[in-house]
Amino acid sequence: MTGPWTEWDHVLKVDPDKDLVDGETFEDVCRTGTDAIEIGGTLDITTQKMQNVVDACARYDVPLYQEPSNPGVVIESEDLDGYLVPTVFNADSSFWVTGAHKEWVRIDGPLDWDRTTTEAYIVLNPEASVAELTEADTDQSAEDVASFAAVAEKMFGQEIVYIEYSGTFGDPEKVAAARDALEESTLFYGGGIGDYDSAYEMGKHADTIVVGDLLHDEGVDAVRETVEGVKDAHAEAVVE
Ligand SMILES: CC(C)=CCC/C(C)=C/CC/C(C)=C/CC/C(C)=C/COP(=O)(O)OP(=O)(O)O
Ligand SMILES: O=P(O)(O)OC[C@@H](O)CO
Ligand SMILES: [Mg+2]
Repeated sequence: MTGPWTEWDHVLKVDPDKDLVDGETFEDVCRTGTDAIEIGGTLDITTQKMQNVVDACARYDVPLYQEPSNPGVVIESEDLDGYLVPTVFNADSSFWVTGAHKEWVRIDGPLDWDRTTTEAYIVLNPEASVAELTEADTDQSAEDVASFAAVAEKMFGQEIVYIEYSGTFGDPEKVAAARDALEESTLFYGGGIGDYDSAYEMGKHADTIVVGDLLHDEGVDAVRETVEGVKDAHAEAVVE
């Protein structure tokens, strides 16, 4: 389990369907100090919108990953470092666990396997588009979340386990429970991170925090604060 994400403290998720704050550019976005940019969203994504973001970020040296929400939006580009493909462990239908993936391989396979990695999502905010789309069972205790995390790592060999609260700040106890259940996988946390303190708080439990809407709502200075928050949390954890 040696993907570059093992070194990431912070990922910035750019939604190709949403605008940047007035006056900000993708150069600014690439210079926030984030460790990687993931390009993806649940709703209204097209290949053209994806391509626009990849083109705008390609010349800067931050790693770029596509996070496709369905096989139809995948773009092939040398400018991408790879593909981080969700699989939703608590989805209602197996379509969101393996079915969409099977269709992708059937239509476009064989894939660029060396650059393709799955993210084992545990979706916990019932209000999020991703929860509605996948009809995720978000009623999960800390013990349930820990057990899903263990299944993802130990039974399914997932390199990335992703606690997803998209749109709202989650329960740190559940993130900590997932952390305790994992030995090798990288734990991503995403949802409602909006400032230094929230990044610091989840940074105490997660290996990597993912920041999304803040970029589109508040802009790059606010994102930079979240980079500082998680890096400080991780620096202190090493000392302890
Ligand atoms: C097989 C392929 C290529 C794709 C399928 C991938 C799967 C299982 C997708 C289902 C989950 C999903 C739609 C993930 C997309 C990433 C994500 C969670 C984005 C954030 O979504 P929201 O914040 O809920 O949506 P909006 O911000 O667009 O409202
Ligand atoms: O947009 P936010 O709430 O920051 O969530 C980030 C990410 O986990 C969404 O997939
Ligand atoms: Mg969102």
